[in-house]
Amino acid sequence: MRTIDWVDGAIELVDQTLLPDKCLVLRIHTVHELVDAIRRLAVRGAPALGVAGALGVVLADGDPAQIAELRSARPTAVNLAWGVDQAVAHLHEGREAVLAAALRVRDDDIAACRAMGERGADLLEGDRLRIMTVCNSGGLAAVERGTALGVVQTLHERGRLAEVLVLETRPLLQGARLTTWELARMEAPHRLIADSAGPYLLAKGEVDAVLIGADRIAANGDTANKIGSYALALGAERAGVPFVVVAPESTIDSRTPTGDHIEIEDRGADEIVAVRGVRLAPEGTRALNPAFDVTPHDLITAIVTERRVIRP
Ligand SMILES: CSC[C@H]1O[C@H](OP(=O)(O)O)[C@H](O)[C@@H]1O
Repeated sequence: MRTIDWVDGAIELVDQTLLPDKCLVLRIHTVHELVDAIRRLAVRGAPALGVAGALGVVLADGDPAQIAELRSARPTAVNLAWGVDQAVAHLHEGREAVLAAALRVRDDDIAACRAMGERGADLLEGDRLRIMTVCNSGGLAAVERGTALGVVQTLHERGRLAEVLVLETRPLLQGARLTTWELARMEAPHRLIADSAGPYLLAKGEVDAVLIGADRIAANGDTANKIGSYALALGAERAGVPFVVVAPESTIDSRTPTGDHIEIEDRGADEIVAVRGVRLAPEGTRALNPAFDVTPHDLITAIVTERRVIRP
């Protein structure tokens, strides 16, 4: 199953807001529809956003305003802007050249995720590994297989996976809804945990490695990823557990010097005070909702890409 693709002249993507209850494929014909899908996380995850950005330029038909709106639909994952730029670079050659460039972004992502899975599995030592992860970094965050969860899938295929401990990942529950759905489909053993249980289980010696994706990696190795990643990095460091970031080269942003320079998306109070429209907090409760945090490079054991292992 591909999370996002170009089919018969339109973008097709799985509407992830409906998972795990319903697997519905949307056909996207305009930039407006695509921007809406990105902003409500129907399509999400840095590599998938890169492919969405590139394919979206085909729908824009060269309109600079639409391209600008697409490029800035979500600020933290560098891949969105990077994907748009990969396609925009061919605008002067005409629509077919733009589409060919966008399809290369798609195909390169498929190859990169498979390569990251192999490289990450080769890096980790041990035959019955207990892996902890936050958010969703599987095929739903890419075109196929994914990044950190792609390593988990390769470990499972090699018979080296004991279990995955999945943080539910408040507030949008990408772990509880998406990662569990993907792990069940690959028949990988897993248990769901509350976000705040992560550091405790690390301290208890229940985890052999933490694997996470990334939305933007600064030039010095500081890494932005889903909120909750930093807490896991602190817990992993104290517990002496490897903390490994898995991301394609396109997520490394050499123009952003450090994590302090990464824009962290603020997704507003509604996602915090309610879940799927059911209010949790008293009416009028104010909230803070940073969608990502930044893990300093000195808390990261290694960054695995499709081409290399980087030790910050
Ligand atoms: C494989 S990168 C996926 C990355 O994106 C997620 O954020 P969101 O669900 O808001 O797009 C999260 O940070 C994942 O690690």
